Amino acid sequence: MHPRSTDPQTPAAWTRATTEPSQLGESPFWHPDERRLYWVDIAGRALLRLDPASGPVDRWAMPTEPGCMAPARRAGAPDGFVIALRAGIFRARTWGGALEPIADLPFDPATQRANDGKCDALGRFWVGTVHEPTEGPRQPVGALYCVDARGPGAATVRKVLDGVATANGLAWSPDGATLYWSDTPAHAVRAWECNADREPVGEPRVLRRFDPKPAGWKPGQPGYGGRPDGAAVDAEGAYWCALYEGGRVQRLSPAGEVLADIALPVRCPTMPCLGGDDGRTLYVTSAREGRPAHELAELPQSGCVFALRVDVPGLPVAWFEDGRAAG
Ligand SMILES: O=C1O[C@H](CS(=O)(=O)O)[C@@H](O)[C@H](O)[C@H]1O
Repeated sequence: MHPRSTDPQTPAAWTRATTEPSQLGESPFWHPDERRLYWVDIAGRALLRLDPASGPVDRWAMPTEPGCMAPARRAGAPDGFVIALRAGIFRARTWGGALEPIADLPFDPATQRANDGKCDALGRFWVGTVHEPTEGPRQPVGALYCVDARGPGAATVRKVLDGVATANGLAWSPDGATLYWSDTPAHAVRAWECNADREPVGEPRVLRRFDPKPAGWKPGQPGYGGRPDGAAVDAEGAYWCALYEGGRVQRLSPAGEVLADIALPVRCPTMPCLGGDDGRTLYVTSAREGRPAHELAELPQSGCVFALRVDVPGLPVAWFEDGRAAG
């Protein structure tokens, strides 16, 4: 299946990669050495992994909500994972092993948590946050933090961007010259030019703005295309974007044109990644948490992970480089 269609009604040949749904699946990545798909269940407070060749899903319960995770290396050798939990960054040397706190995130975990994030090609872990107010709508108090442990000393945390309610859609162009980042409720993905250190500089451009909900719209009614959630960039520099509550993913050119618009059998896809041995399997996580009962009855696979063969491979997963002196 090599989808190029921009017809959102095009039924794609998705296969369901998992039968057990997550409450809020996010942060998928393909581990090239283990040949496994990893992802998190934020609301389900767990990390999950799947060997597509054999089938069973392994689940590792977390003490608080995991927003995102990435594979880690030490001295160039695979060394477990880096994990952003509600308000802190942890290292795990093995699946199911001890969680070593390596840095706090500087906000009140009672009203904010780690959300979408991934590593850059230089080995740093970038983590965006989401506002979770005790009442009222989310406010633009979220930010994007860069966690750096490449040196021998303690890991450092630096706020790089801010002003979002739901940080999402983090990805870089293949050459690292562009950083993409979205604020889901703002219905827009923005793009920053980066310096040689892959740091965003100056004011962003809008990669794509998505239509907001029509006045009076209710879930399940036609007329709403969704809002930008997680994302991945492929080897041609195209930006795959999950459209939460839009029931689809779009493949956007670096100029923001729609190259593909592919419907899924769920309303709330959350994040794509490209994996498989040839990098040409598009995996998409999804959500069921907080969805209306009629939607879950109509779309019972909500929360599952889906797979689709595509013709442009993804970029290799970026690793967290841990240069700290061994504890
Ligand atoms: O990434 C996320 O996005 C979803 C979508 S939305 O912000 O509600 O529109 C959000 O529910 C979820 O909590 C967050 O992790």
